[in-house]
Amino acid sequence: MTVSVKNLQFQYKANAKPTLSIPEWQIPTGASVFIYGPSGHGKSTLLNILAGILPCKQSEIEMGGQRLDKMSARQRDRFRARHIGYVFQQFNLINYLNIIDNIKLAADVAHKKVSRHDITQLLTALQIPESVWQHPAAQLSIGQQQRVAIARALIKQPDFLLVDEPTSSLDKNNRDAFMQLLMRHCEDRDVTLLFVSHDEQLQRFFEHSVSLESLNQVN
Ligand SMILES: Nc1ncnc2c1ncn2[C@@H]1O[C@H](COP(=O)(O)OP(=O)(O)OP(=O)(O)O)[C@@H](O)[C@H]1O
Repeated sequence: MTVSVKNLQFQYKANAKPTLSIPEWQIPTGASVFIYGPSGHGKSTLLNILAGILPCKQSEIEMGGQRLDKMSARQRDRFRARHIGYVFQQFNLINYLNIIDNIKLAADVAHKKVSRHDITQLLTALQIPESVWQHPAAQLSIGQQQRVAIARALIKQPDFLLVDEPTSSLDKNNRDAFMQLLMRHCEDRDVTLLFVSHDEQLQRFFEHSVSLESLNQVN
């Protein structure tokens, strides 16, 4: 899915200083893009806009030929459910549901029919040990929860995957293995990937990388 943005302007409150101002920016279909920048500079805000969670009516945001800025909140929710995978910084797993049910729920919400085999195949590919599949999400290690959050976003076969800094709590070896896994999965399925982090070292995994400060005209 190609994503293109024109005159993106966003502020949390009227008359407040804008958080984001991006004149023009495009992500080609299947590209992997890394955006880095310090804490508080608007990375999560940008992802929330592109996911259609935060409305951004004064901008032109086109995704796969459809204008996100012209959609109602309900249309954006439906569009997100069908086309966008979002891995949140805090994972947003349902703590009391087990891993398989967490993933199944994500597929149900997106109206994607998936079998137990589809789920276990993905869990295996993401190296989530079978011994924890029936455990409630809250009982997993942070690294395992990160993988489950990715599995939950991928199960609905999104066209566009947004990932908010999920590797910050992994050690270097685990982080590198996780990144390779994620990149391979996206490449194999032609998923457009936008990944944000404050950790510039992750740049090397991506085809394109850009600092938010150079993209965003608000300083
Ligand atoms: N709901 C909100 N209402 C008002 N201001 C907000 C809200 N959410 C974020 N902000 C402000 O917008 C700015 C950008 O925040 P954002 O969370 O997008 O930054 P970030 O780059 O993702 O930071 P981090 O790396 O710490 O997650 C910050 O100044 C923040 O305080």
